[in-house]
Amino acid sequence: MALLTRINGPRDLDRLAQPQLVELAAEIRSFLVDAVSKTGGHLGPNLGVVELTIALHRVFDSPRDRILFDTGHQSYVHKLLTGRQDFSRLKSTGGLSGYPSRAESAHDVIENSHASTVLGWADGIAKANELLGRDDHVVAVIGDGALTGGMAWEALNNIAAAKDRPLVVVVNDNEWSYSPTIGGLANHLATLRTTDGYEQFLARTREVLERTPLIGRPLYETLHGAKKGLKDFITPQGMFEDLGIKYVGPIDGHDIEAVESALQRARRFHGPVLVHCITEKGRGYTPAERDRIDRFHGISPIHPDTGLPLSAGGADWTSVFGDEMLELGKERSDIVAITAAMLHPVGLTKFAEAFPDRVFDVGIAEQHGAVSAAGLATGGLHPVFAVYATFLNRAFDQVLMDVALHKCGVTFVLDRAGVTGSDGASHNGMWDMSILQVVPGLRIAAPRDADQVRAQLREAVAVEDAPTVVRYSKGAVGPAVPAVGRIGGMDVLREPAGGTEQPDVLLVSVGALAPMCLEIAALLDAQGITSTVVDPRWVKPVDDELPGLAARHRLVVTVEDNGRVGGVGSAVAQALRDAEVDVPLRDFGIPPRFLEHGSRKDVMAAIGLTAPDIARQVTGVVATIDARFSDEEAGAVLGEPDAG
Ligand SMILES: Cc1ncc(C[n+]2csc(CCOP(=O)(O)OP(=O)(O)O)c2C)c(N)n1
Ligand SMILES: CC(=O)[C@@H](O)[C@H](O)COP(=O)(O)O
Ligand SMILES: [Mg+2]
Repeated sequence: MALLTRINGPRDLDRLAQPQLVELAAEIRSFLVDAVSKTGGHLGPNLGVVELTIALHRVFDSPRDRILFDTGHQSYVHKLLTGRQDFSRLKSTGGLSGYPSRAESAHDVIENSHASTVLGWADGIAKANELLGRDDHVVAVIGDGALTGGMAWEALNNIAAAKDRPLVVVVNDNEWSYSPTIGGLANHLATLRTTDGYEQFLARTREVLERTPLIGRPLYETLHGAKKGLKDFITPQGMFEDLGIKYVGPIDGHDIEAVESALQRARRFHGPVLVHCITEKGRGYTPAERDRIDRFHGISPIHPDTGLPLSAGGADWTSVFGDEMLELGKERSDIVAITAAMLHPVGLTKFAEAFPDRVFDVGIAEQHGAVSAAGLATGGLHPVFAVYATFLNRAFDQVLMDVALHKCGVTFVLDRAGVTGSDGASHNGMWDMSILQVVPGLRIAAPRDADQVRAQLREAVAVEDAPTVVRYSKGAVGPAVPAVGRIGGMDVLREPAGGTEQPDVLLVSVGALAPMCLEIAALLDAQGITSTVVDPRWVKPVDDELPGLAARHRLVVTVEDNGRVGGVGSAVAQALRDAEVDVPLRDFGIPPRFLEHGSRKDVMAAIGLTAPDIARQVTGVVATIDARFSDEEAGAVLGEPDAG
């Protein structure tokens, strides 16, 4: 790592000659494989942007010039070149974030890991530069996958409108999202790729001619005229040029000199320009290059020599869903699946293999996915849209105004619900059970174990006149939690010790936190506090029997892996008020703040969503109720205070 360790900031790159830059790229690749194989992370995407990122930081002067990354999962090389080379605790508590982080560096701008936003950011910053008279550059790096997101095109529409506002868009085209990138755009990019090498030839020629005295310039002008004609002739009339955005490319994104040359041209261009770089996801690491699933998009720790995972993944929530979807697909030909560029991560692999015509990958386009689902339902099918909980946020209006308003039988399966942790604030699935509370007619299921995933998925797809939601956590599925009784639609998971007539606490356990809630009940028992534990299964609407059950307890406690604000706890409190049940309620959930990255366990502990923390707080509340109760009792003995 002779060269990499000498890079403490981007300007240290200026003193390296091209051969040294190639050597540096090799050092960075071996650093990434060595480091990320230990910690896990986005190895494939970052191996694909090594030369591109080096060139970006040589041509532009970050942080004065803003270099922005879409989604941000491909910013490891950027971090290495901007003074952050300790990857030992990448994505872990106290270690480097797996995405840009303003707290880490002035070179970082966008922390949001939701795709397709970078061009909007660039549009805004470029407008600010123009209005404030700054001649700083704005460079937005966007992947071919992120370019399938509608927001990217909303931004391009605005960017193209300002012919004289400098803005550089770099398309990192590796033909892959999580899966191969889909759609008309992918086809267009592929068409543009066919002029591979043409642009580089011209760029090199121009560089030589511009340095050639006397005949160079006129010859360049002639060639330039020919180039335009030649390019229009051999390349399709690119839609970017039609939009009014100058197109430069396709460029070999692994040829530092070629990328630098293209970026220098873009830097000098006084208006919006798009540099189309062809890269290879997983470049330089054979196991990633050979991976036909997702080119090592996001990996758990692996053996660096073989690329094989260090730990064999057990049964996880995703595979339970995927297996049941396959069975449902066999039983019902009307069931179809939708994914937003994440076929494998959301567990639809088997369904897609069995029913290739009944799976629709819409690209990173959750909003379109939801509206298309309304269309599919209206057309007589039952779509199951499998998506990470956090990514459904951006399709809220479509769920509300297209799916729910029209009473469409669409099932949304939300994977990675609750605290996910290591992917930082924007990846936690902590908003779905709050924002979806306000959708009329929509029903939400929060299965507590594998059996309930299967059962509740079946219940959900049986609903044909309203949207249904099934949401579950990331990773290994918890232990089976059997019911010991049933009240209304709610499963009783634990009766109060001693069969007390009026137990102290009604503990409402939501989804995957059932094992934690049973632990809380045991801890309360040790304090002499009796409790009933129920799993409502369907948390929206609140079960009709819940207020009556609450009335038979002294305190209601709800525990959910969702934001506290507007979550299940709030809904239960409202149901008690509506039923005029005057029993105190304490709701436990994720606090309304953006959570620092770290393991799920660390983050849950940091926000107090653990059995000991909750048991301790509940014990305190019960003690307060007891104290108030004994005061009232005392009041009864001492008689009412004199009216006067
Ligand atoms: C709104 C949204 N949906 C889904 C994802 C999940 N996701 C993370 S990276 C990725 C693929 C991005 O592909 P591309 O932009 O081509 O970048 P590459 O990984 O190829 O460098 C997806 C779908 C996301 N981050 N944001
Ligand atoms: C960047 C992105 O959105 C995902 O790649 C993220 O890493 C979460 O994915 P997993 O939860 O599947 O690891
Ligand atoms: Mg890509």
